[in-house]
Amino acid sequence: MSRSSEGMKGKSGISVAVKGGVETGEAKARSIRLEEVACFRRRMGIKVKGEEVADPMESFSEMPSATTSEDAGQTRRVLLHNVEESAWKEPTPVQMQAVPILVAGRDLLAAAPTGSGKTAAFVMPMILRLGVQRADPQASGVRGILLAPTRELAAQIHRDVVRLSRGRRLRVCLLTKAGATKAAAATGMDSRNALSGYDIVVSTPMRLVALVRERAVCLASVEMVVLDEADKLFDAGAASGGSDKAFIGQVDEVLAACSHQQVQRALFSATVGQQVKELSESVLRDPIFLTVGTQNAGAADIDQRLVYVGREEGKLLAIRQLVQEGLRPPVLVFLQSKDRAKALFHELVYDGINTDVMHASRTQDQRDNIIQRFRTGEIWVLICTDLVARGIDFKGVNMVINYDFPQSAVSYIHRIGRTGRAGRHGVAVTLFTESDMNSLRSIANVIRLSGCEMHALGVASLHALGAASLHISNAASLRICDAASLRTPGAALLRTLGAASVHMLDVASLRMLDAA
Ligand SMILES: Nc1ncnc2c1ncn2[C@@H]1O[C@H](COP(=O)(O)OP(=O)(O)OP(=O)(O)O)[C@@H](O)[C@H]1O
Repeated sequence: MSRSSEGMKGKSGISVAVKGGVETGEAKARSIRLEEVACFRRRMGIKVKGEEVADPMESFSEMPSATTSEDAGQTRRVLLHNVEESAWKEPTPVQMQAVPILVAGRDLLAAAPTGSGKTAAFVMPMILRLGVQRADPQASGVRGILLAPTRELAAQIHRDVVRLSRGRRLRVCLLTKAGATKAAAATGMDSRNALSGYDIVVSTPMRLVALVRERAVCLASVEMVVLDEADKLFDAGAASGGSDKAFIGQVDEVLAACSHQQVQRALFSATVGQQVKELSESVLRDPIFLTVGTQNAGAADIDQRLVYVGREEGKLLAIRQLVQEGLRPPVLVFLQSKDRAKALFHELVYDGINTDVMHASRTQDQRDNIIQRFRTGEIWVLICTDLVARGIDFKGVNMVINYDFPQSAVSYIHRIGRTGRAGRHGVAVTLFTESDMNSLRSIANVIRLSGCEMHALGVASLHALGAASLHISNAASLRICDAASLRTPGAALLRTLGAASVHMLDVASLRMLDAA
């Protein structure tokens, strides 16, 4: 039995805890505080697992300092000023909980939906912790490392670090091929200390591991390492272009090179599977596990739609119909390979659509240029491969179209996560053909987990999204207006989706679906 159950009446008549016969009002206050914190976490969809987890901050004004020193206080004030400049009114749930945990120096595995502000959730504590003088003022070398799977994402994180640390003397480096050479030149150091002029380095694993292997950098002074898109970085199959090893091998080498006894590690992603959880046990020390919202679901602000297009030819038809109905740019269209992306690009250019195509074979300059033009609204429809499926924050993407069916639920979550970010509403349309039927169930599960109504639409019903459609819900009923029209593949489709209920609002659209 717990001590508090041995309570007695306090002066006010309220039961209070006793310890060795002495009334402990603090214990009561503590248990009230714990209950308030638990209640707040429930409200925000925050779940934590681990010992002695710091309380969440309910507002930016509760942001903790790394230490009580004047220096740390000044860093906090500068950061709060920069947050204010960003016009962020309150922290997002992942920021509320991750920031105090990381500022307290704890290792962390955090899973939170796409577009929920994870970048600032690790950038802010890194600034708070490293934006103060070193314990040993004589010491030098890199103090913080941020790893991301693509150069585009690393560049985006770098921009956020620079923006949020403005006004504090933190030297931040984006490690590019040219950047590595420049870093060495700028510091005037010999090649063994190419990055020692920097406090924080943002990089892909490949770029950094190349310097580690050449013994061009020493990472022994690193105090904090963050892996963004950690599941991708831990993926034994995924390698970055042209490298000889999967990400996981490169990450392993970087982590081994960060040999500081007290190095703090944090892993973030929108999709955290069992494999990452297991690996994190060996990488993190006494970690805290943080989850926001429903694990491995799509972000709540995305309206997710499945569109059955019959065969391959139906895809172009469907996208042209969407265009005719009036697409609201910016729109991202995902395809499985660069050849397919190029082919669609030529079709859409022919249709007079303001579009461009992004894939790994484009030069770095072209990639930068396309991203810039898409960000500024010059390109309305960006056709792309999974290269930009993860992490990239294009503001205000109204629609994501999965022209090719994603190869996994994880890929689906990240692709559609390019819309519906930071509380904005977005639409994700996924086209599928008969040959995608086998993979359909896993995506349907994500849609269900996301709490979305599931609409499976035939081509004809695109005219009136939602109205002339099949509406599938979890109810254990089957209502069919015209049983004769439920022929295969319509029936097979419903079975594949695991639909327990069918409301046929427009029989004609179902016929179309069967015929497509
Ligand atoms: N507290 C906040 N209030 C409002 N907007 C915010 C806040 N924090 C971050 N944002 C904005 O939210 C958007 C999404 O943030 P971010 O890119 O960090 O998402 P993410 O969780 O890393 O997504 P993904 O999983 O796709 O990488 C960005 O435009 C960012 O500027």
